[in-house]
Amino acid sequence: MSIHEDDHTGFDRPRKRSRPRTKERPDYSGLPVARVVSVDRGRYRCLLDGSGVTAVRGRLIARKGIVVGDRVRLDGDTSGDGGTLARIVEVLERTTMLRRSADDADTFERPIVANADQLFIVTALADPPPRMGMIDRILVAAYDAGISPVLCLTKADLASPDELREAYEPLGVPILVTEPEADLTEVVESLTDRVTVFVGHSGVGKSTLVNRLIPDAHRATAEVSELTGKGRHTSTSAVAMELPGGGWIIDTPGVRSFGISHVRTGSILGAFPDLAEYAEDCPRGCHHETGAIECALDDAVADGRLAPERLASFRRMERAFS
Ligand SMILES: Nc1nc2c(ncn2[C@@H]2O[C@H](COP(=O)(O)OP(=O)(O)OP(=O)(O)O)[C@@H](O)[C@H]2O)c(=O)[nH]1
Ligand SMILES: [Zn+2]
Repeated sequence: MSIHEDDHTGFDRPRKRSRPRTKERPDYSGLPVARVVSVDRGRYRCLLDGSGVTAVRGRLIARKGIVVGDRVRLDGDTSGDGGTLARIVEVLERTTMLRRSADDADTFERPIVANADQLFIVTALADPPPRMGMIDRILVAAYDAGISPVLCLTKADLASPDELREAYEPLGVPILVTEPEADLTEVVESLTDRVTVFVGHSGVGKSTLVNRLIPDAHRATAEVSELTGKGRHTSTSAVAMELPGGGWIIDTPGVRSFGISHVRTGSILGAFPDLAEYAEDCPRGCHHETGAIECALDDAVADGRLAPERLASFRRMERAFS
């Protein structure tokens, strides 16, 4: 008899659970939106939209992990006054997520920046010398994430950009060249009203450039270190800074390598719309590598529809991670 009753309750339970839960979920849509500008050990520094200056520290109560660039809704005290802490209750849907692994042996992917729409690959023309392998890998990460890459070449006073221009023009990557006295109009134009993540090897002159673009960037990063109590060690994670003329720079710490073990074959073809169109005629499962049997990309080059340098560049990208 009791067994029968148990059965009955067993039947009842799923029905109770399947009741719509939407009513239980609070409605956060009226809460203010902020951008996460720095992250340190569970504390998030956020800038409220429209306020321009209000800095808020938030404690995460949403379940998802949060990275710099995330757009979040804040509840509680958003005054930013000393000692106050708002609560991050929701992470808004991301438009992009840039990831890297420490190296290719490390299959753990680390999300580094959310919602960037442009990636500056900051590369010195000398001191340290440019490494095309590294540029290629950062490009692949950008293509995979759906973020438009720009090659930003620094220290043009030390060496010529010609060789790199030749290597990257076929990819259609915009190239900007700077040196200490260079006019930055073109750089500023490219950054205005966009969210641009800066990635580069350490020592390439990333901070020098950021400080020229945002005269009080030093102060911004100093404030961050003050909050995190880490003294001058500000370069341990990404920091987002608003540009005076509109837009954001998200500066990331200098890296020695850029792992892309998370990128899968075929994932970057979408960034090459011209090739993607021809590739529709490829045999099923074609990876379009050099020597691939009946690859339609080779046909497109053979009958002059596609420039050979363009295909060679695409294949170099594919080889960077496969
Ligand atoms: N000749 C020359 N030197 C530069 C230029 N830009 C920066 N430097 C120098 O290069 C060195 C490194 O510059 P930083 O701006 O600190 O480089 P970084 O990329 O921020 O380096 P990390 O902090 O390690 O990420 C400094 O001594 C700068 O003065 C340039 O255009 N030409
Ligand atoms: Zn193919």
